[in-house]
Amino acid sequence: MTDAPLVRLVDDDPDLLEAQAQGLHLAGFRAETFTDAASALDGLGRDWPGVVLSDVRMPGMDGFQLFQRIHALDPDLPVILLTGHGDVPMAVAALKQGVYDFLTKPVGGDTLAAALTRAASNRALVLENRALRRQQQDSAARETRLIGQSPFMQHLRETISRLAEAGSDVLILGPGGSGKETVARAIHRQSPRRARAFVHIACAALDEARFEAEMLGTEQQGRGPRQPGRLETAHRGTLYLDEIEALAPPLQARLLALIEARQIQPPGTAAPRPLDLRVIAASHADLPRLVQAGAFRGDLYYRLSGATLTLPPLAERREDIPELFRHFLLAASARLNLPVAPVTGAVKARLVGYGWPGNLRELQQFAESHALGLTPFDPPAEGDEAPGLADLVGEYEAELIREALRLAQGNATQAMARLRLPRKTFYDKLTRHGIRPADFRPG
Ligand SMILES: Nc1ncnc2c1ncn2[C@@H]1O[C@H](COP(=O)(O)OP(=O)(O)OP(=O)(O)O)[C@@H](O)[C@H]1O
Repeated sequence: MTDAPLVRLVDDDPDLLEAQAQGLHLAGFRAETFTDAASALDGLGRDWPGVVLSDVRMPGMDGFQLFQRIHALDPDLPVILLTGHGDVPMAVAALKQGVYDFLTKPVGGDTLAAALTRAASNRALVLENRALRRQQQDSAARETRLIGQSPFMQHLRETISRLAEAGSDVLILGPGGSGKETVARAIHRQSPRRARAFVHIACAALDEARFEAEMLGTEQQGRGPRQPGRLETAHRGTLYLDEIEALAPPLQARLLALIEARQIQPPGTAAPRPLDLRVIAASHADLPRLVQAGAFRGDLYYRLSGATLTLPPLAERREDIPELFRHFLLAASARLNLPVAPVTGAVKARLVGYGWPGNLRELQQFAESHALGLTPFDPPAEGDEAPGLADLVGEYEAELIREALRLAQGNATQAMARLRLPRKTFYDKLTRHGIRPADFRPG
């Protein structure tokens, strides 16, 4: 941080306050002064970049109550309390509750400056970490970006938002490569569980011998830490059960029992632990038919199918193909550090004329082959308007803007902040791409 550290000073004695502020200015701090605790709360919050130094004894709200209010706003915001009475029991109680430091008046300028410098660098570090975490969350949100403007995709996005909030278990049906896991991740990322794990279980790979160890974990013989199971890792997060139809019937019963118990006792532990899971199961099979045929447990199916989403094959939403192809092509080119290959007539013909039985995954592989120059080549025809890099970059830009607006639910100010664009540039781009924030507002 290049700015001088910011300190908010609170004391009911205006003369003392002034003297303190001057001393701190000289020591290289920026100081804001307040003569009562209630107004010192003004503007404080999770992103406030400074440190609070407050007298304890003040009429009305005292310094300790001020600390408690600030602690509720942001437990990581450093509050240093000053007392004239050397009140040790109170200092101990305050430190236990999270007061950053406690100084006894009269406090020497050097001691004060040292305490404030420590607190200010702690604050800077906390804010930096939070910003980093936010960036990571943003990029994780981008990874699960759902491309496509077909009526199906628009409806799916709304459904995902609703389900994410609702917290119910979800069953996602759809052919291989149709986006089931991507949808499950999007639900997780939008849900209150987003900070916890998304645990993928490939049910087809689970056999009876490995089930317990995989789900509940194993006890290391003698040395080393216990290996936690997948259920434990998923606690308070989301458990994604891929290809649920492939789970052997005895394991279906075990899984149901484990999920329903809402607690687990891993081997080598003394007591059961609570288990709080959201289960999202996926299948490319006709599960109701399997239930009828006795090949899949009805009770597990009913437990999982409270909210069922069915994803169509890509061939049933062809209007998304060009946008998806461009998205995959740009992503592959960027990853492989290659220039974006022009989209030839042969490629366009393939996009339009082919059935895509492998759905989005097959389209993605095709885009990657194209990025590598491995798709059938035909010489560009006269007047063939193969899009150049500028066109593709423009489209990618429009896509990012739409995504930012979607995440901000149509709030233009938030979207431009997310994209870190000045207002005028942002609006110029909206006009250029024909994007209207109103289209992204819910309801
Ligand atoms: N709407 C979408 N927008 C962009 N990419 C998508 C979208 N849906 C899926 N994808 C991408 O398509 C590929 C296949 O999707 P995904 O793995 O989610 O399908 P799946 O139905 O779970 O596949 P499987 O049945 O084989 O497990 C992934 O690389 C994913 O990132």
